Amino acid sequence: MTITQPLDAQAVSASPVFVCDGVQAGYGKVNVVHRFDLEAAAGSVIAVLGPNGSGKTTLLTTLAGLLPAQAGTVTIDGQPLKNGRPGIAARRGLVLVPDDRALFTGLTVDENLKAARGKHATTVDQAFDRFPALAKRRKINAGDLSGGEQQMLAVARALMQEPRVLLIDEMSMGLAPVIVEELMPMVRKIADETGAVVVLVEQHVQLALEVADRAMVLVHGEIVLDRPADELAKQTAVLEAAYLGDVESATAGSEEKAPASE
Ligand SMILES: Nc1ncnc2c1ncn2[C@@H]1O[C@H](COP(=O)(O)OP(=O)(O)OP(=O)(O)O)[C@@H](O)[C@H]1O
Repeated sequence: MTITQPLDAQAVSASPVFVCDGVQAGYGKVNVVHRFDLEAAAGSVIAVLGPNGSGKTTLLTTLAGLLPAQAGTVTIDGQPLKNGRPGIAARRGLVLVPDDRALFTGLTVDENLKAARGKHATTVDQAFDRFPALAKRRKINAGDLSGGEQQMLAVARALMQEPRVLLIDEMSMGLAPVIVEELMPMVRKIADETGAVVVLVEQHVQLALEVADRAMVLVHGEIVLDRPADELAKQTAVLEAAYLGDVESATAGSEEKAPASE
């Protein structure tokens, strides 16, 4: 006997959690991101890569509602968000970890986590179960933590809000590569265990590709590459061409494989 899933159950499991449709972003009349489209399923990690100044932070800030979109819609679980309303976006489960981490540096680790909890069910002890290194530092002021610990706290604090969509802007900012290597698998784990969609802006390209499902490369406000991350990880020349703005070579060279040592 063949047991088939009911049609509506299939539709639910297949429907994307996070959809961006024709999003344009910028400042006043200046357009920075010309168009951003995304459909992301629960538990997926999307790496948004690209050279300095290509518009990555502008994009994340806009998706979080902190900067009103110039055009387009952002939808969570089928419901469009109100443009430029970060509080509503946060209540709908969209949480941004900004590149400056925005911690309360004069408050302890404990206090930072409690302040983020709001009415959510997640407890501070659950946060410490996930990040045991922070548990040992719970009475220390956030400002006195190491850079890696601060980043861990920024992510732990975001998770207190039980995100459906977690936007992480340059987790590696100011951190030694060895610390970034330790932190990056945490991103994969969060997506797998919580089912959140994670959109990760990152300069450590290869490390980001190791944990991402899909990678998008933003150059001068345009997505010039959009591929499975494991595929792009093997295409270093394509990636380099895209970063240099040579979109034609990037697209033409998509079959090239990276050296085995990569
Ligand atoms: N507040 C602002 N007002 C006007 N223009 C801005 C503002 N912030 C950023 N820009 C401009 O928007 C463009 C994209 O900047 P953005 O910070 O989004 O790029 P990025 O890809 O995140 O760069 P990086 O990797 O260096 O952080 C740049 O030309 C920048 O000068």
